[in-house]
Amino acid sequence: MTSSYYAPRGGLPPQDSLMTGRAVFTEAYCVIPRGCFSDIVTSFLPGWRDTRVWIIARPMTGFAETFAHYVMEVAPGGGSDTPEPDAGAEGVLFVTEGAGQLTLGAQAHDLGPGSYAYLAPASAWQVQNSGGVPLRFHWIRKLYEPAPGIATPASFVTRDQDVAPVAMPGTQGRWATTRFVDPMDMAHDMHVNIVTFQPGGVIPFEETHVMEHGLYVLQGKGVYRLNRDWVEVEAGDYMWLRAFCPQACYAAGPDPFRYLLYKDVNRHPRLRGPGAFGAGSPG
Ligand SMILES: NC(=O)N[C@H](N)C(=O)O
Repeated sequence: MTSSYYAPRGGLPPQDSLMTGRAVFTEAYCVIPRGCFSDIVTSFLPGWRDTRVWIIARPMTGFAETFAHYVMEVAPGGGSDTPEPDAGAEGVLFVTEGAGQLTLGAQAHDLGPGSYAYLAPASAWQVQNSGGVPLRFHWIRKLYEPAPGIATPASFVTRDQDVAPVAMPGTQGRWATTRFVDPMDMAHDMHVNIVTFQPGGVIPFEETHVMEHGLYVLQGKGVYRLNRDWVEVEAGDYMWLRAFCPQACYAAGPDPFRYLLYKDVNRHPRLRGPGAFGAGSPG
């Protein structure tokens, strides 16, 4: 498979340009177009050397949001020996550009475009840029929710290129999902998949469900239904969808329309009120 993963490059918008028009923040969703990935909205992180980050999703309102999504840019020689500050957090890394090395326990893994790592809570991992150009990757973090009688999942490393997408029935392969974990594996409480639409592919109904989403467009173009609106999106754009935000889309060719999709799965919703998690505390 040819690698085509759009990665933001930063820079500053020219002073004579009006970078307006496509960024949207509503009660149900947010769109961060690729033009918003400028130098002036980056952060640095404790424990990371020569690294900057665009944080494009984060929990905001108590129980309501479950995850954070970072776009990481690690300069040559940069990286981290202490990347994850929270022992309860699990993570997924997805590499879009450059070369790196991930050390997971005692094992080293080479990283390149398409590399995917699931990092279990409390796992010992480090990552370094081992090449001469920036290493760019997505880092999705979530507090793992243990479930009684179910073991915590193990960390693993794979590649987009090595996992066969599964076609949605009845779509002639125009809508397929690359699943990096077995959907029936109850140990996992989040899925980070890649959804691929060939030209002509559609989600033909408004999916409206309890799962939250973060969608980063890796390749191509599409038109997305988000709540009451139709929004044009292309490679490098990000969409954040709250639980129950209605969603549908069609691919707008000529290339495949592909996105990295976060979704929380396989757990009870947290209940509020007396007796729930210590009299309604966020827990
Ligand atoms: N917007 C989406 O791609 N949603 C997926 N069908 C999903 O919820 O898995």
